[in-house]
This record gives sequence, C-alpha cells and structure tokens, in this order.
Amino acid sequence: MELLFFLKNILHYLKPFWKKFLLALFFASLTSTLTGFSTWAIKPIFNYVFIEKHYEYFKWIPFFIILIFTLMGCFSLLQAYLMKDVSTGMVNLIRLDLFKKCLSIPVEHLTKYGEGQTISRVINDTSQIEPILGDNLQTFFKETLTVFALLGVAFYQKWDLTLVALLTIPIIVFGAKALGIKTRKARKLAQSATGELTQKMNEITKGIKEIKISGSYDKLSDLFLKELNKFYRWSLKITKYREGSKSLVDIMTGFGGALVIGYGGFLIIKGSLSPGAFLSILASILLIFNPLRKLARSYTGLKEIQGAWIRIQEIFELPEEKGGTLKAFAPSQGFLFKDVSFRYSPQLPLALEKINLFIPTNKITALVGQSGSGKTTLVSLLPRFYDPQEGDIYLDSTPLKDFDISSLRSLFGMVLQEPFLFNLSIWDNLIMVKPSATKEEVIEACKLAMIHDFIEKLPQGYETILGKNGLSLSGGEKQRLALARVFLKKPPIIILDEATSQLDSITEFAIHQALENLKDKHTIIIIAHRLSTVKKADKIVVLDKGKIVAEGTHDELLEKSPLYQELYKTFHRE
Ligand SMILES: Nc1ncnc2c1ncn2[C@@H]1O[C@H](COP(=O)(O)OP(=O)(O)OP(=O)(O)O)[C@@H](O)[C@H]1O
Repeated sequence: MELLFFLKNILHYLKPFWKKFLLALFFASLTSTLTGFSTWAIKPIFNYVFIEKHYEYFKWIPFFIILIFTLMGCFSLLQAYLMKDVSTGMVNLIRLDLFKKCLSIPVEHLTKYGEGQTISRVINDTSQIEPILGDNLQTFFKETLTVFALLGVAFYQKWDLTLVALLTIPIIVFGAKALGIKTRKARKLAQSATGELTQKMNEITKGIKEIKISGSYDKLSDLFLKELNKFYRWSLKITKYREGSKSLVDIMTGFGGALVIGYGGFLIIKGSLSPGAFLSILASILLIFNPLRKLARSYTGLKEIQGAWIRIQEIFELPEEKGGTLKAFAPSQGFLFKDVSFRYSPQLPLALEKINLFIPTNKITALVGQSGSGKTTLVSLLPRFYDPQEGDIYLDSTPLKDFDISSLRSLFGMVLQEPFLFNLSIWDNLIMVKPSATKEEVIEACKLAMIHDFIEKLPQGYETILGKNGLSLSGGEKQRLALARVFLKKPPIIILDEATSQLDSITEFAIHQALENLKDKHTIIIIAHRLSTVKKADKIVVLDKGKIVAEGTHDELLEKSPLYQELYKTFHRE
C-alpha cells in the first residue's frame, strides 16, 4: 500500500514525458523480443544444421549472431538514452516543485528542519533518487519483458521442466523484499546524515570568523566526523543490502541450472526431450536469472528511492500559507492588535503576551525595549510571517487573515539589521522591488539612502555585481542599499528593524530626515536601540518580556516610564 502510494506520487511526474517513455519501452521490448528470439532459435538451428546435417547453412550462423547482437546493442542504447532523459526531467520537476513549495510554506515550518537539512532535501535527496530512478525505470520495464519473453520460450519448449527450474523464485522474491525494507531505512538515515553535513558546512561558512577566533576547530571537526561516520556506516549497509539481493539471485541461478540439468538430463535419457530443446530451455533459464538479478536490484533501488522520498515528502506535506480573498489596501486608520499572544512553538514561552496596540497610519511609531523583549516578533506578525495563537490583528477594521497574503505583503517595505542582497548587480538588486523604475527614480532613491556617491565611484557603477550574499559590501553599505530599495518602492508601510544600526551618526541623521519627509504618506515603524533615532517618533511603544509596559511620546515616557528612563540613561552613558 505504502509502495503503491509512493509509486503514484513518483509516476505523477512521468506525465509530461509519457511519449519518450513509451518510445523507450518500445525499444526495450524490441531488445527483450530479440533476446527471447535468439534463445528460441537455438533449437531449430541446432537440430536443423547439426542433427539433420544441413551444414551448408552453417556459414550463416555467425552473421545471424552478429546481426542480432548489433540490433540489441542499438535498441538498448536508444532505450537507455530516452529513459535517462525521462528520469532527469522527472527529478528536475520534483526539484522545481520542492523549490516552489519552500517559498509557499510558513516561515516557522521552513526553518523547522534547519537551513542545511532543507537545502539537502531539495538538492541531495533528489540527486540521490535521479540515477536510481533512471536505472530502475528502465530495468523494471526492460527486464520484466525479457523475463516474460524467456519464460514464454521455456514454457513453450517444456513447461514441466521450466516449472522445476522456477522453484527457486519464491526464495528470491522473499529475500529481495526483506533486503528492500532494510535498504529503505538505511537510505533515509544516510540522507539524514548528508543533510546534517550540509547543515554543518552551512553553519561553518556563516560563522567562519567566530570559529577561527574561538579556536573550536577540534570540537567542530569531531562533530563533522561524527556525521561523516554515520553516512559511511549507512552507505556501507546500503551496498551490503543492494549487493546481497544480487548475490541471492546468483546463488539461486546455480540451483535453477542444477535443477534443469538434473531433470532435463533425466528426460533426455528417457527419450522424452530432444537435445536441442534441452539446450534451448537451459539457455532460457540461465538467461532468466540475469534479468531477475537486475529486477531484484531494481526492487532494492526502488526501496532506496522510497527512503530518500520520505524526506522529500515531509516537505511536500508541510501546510501552505493560508490567506483570505480580499485585496489588501493601504490603511486609512492603522493597525490594531487585540489581545495578541504568540509563541514560536508550543514548548517555548510566550514571545508576546496580551498585546493591545494601535499603530496609526501615516505616522512614525517606534518600538523600544531590551534585547529579546519581542520587538522583531511584533513587527513580523504584520506581514503574517507568523500568526498569533491568540487574539487578532486588524488592518483598519479587517482582520489580516481575510487578505490575500501576497497583496498584504506588497504593502510593506522592510529593512533588517542584516539585509539580504542577491548575488546580482546593484541595479538588479534595487529594481527587484519595482521593475518599472526609471534610472532617475533609482538614482533619487539612492541619493536619499546616501549610497549614490559610493555606487558612482565603483568602476562598474550600478552594474557592479555583488559578491555572494553581498559580502563585498560593508554592513552599513548593505543597510543603505536596502534602504534605497524602500525609498524606491515607497510602500505604504515601512518597517525598519535596526535598519540604521551600522551607519555613522551623520548618515543616520540624514536618512531619518528623509524618512520624516515620507511620514505624511507612509506608515513607518522603527525598531532601534539608539534612542536618538526614535526621539522624534509620534508614538513610542516600550516592550518588556513580551508585554507592552508603556506608550507615549519621548517626553511623556521620560516622565512616566521607569524602563524608558533607564533605557534612555543607558543610551546616554554609552
Ligand atoms: N525564530 C525563533 N524561534 C524561537 N524563538 C524565537 C525566534 N525568534 C525570536 N525568538 C525568541 O522570542 C523572544 C523575542 O525575540 P525578538 O527577536 O522578538 O526580540 P527583540 O526585542 O527584537 O530582540 P533584539 O532587540 O535582540 O533583536 C526572545 O526570547 C527570542 O529568543
């Protein structure tokens, strides 16, 4: 049942390639027919040429053999090429679907497995199944046809002798089944170890400076070695089971051959079987075991794919983001949080508790509080990166859940402390948020973000390709580019989460001046530790351990909020 479900899932990806697949099957059937024909022909040729002494035809036998084998070779090549085309195409479709799925599942689920494990599922697990899928599809269809063709010949010659030879088949079937189950488990665990290796490498490349300074080489190498050893052990087991199924068939070939020779010899002596028929059956039976060996291998291969597929399926089964049908609009009043509580997972404490808050439109609202107080979490609920477990958030008077999710997100522009930049030109990174932007608009946005002069000085200017993840830029330059994106898109709602933390005070002041000018038409939410940047905000919200403890203007809070006073004092001391 489980296998059927899996096959149904995999074969769904075969649909676009069915013509090539059928053509491949056609060539496979030609190869199998020729194999059957060549064994069937032994009897008449042997009896006619050697027993009945028509030696004048003897000279044609080598040509006949060369012709048959050349045709078989050509058909086999065509069939293998087409099958490879089909299997690679299928895996590409699976990868594309996985990629799209990753983009459409909620952030919390995507981060559940860790970056490395997720990447590994999309790239490594699929690449694991590709060669086996190609190999298996062709083996399965071609060898099944060959087995039937050879069985047909053998039964036609002498059915009872053929049945005797096939006494070994149940042993092969049960053996292959048991080994297949073990292979599936081993493949799943080997893939999990590969995922852990990718995860570790991912962490190492991200934290390379800290690792070098902390001198934690040995500890990390040990962890890496542990995963390598896991992979090594499971890979060896897979080979053991895979080769085991082939060896089982080899052993059974001996038994099958012995049975045919024993019983067949007895029939010849008794005079009820001609030597030509005996040879033909013996060739068929011995030839059957070769495709049977491949089929047994193909079965364990199928189980191997199933092991890798279980991990892929886990991603496919993750729920997708659900939105409503309403098209979102720029708020005319603002956002309202009503009794909102949120935790990242059931085991973790509340990150936000009973939040009641109004964020007015076309004003600057600032969120302040100590590290871990819930500021980033609070703003992450607005574009619905996460949904609260309790309470509701409203855009004007409509719950956020009623809006179509992508139209809701299109209202926002966000700049984070570590902005994300693509490995593309500066120009492409900028116009990503507004593909129709003119050169003048882009330059104006960059001037507002105080990055235009810097870009102009680069040898390739706006066409400069950024290093992977924008590594060639300093933290402050990345932040200014990300701010330029926001100035270019001019979205109705702008969220700046520590977006100017890496800028010098003069640049930061100039950017906040530019933001002030946007204030009348845009709702701006700022998270900042430097209180100088939020002093002018229309409303400042003070958070502490996931709760709102005070709200007001800078002056009001200085009077009434001890925590704000404390934060302000600390800031001035710094
Ligand atoms: N993805 C996550 N999974 C689990 N817990 C998280 C996650 N992100 C944040 N938290 C936890 O939620 C709480 C609030 O974190 P949040 O990032 O919102 O605080 P913050 O006020 O923005 O902090 P900072 O000023 O340091 O950025 C913290 O206890 C934090 O450990």
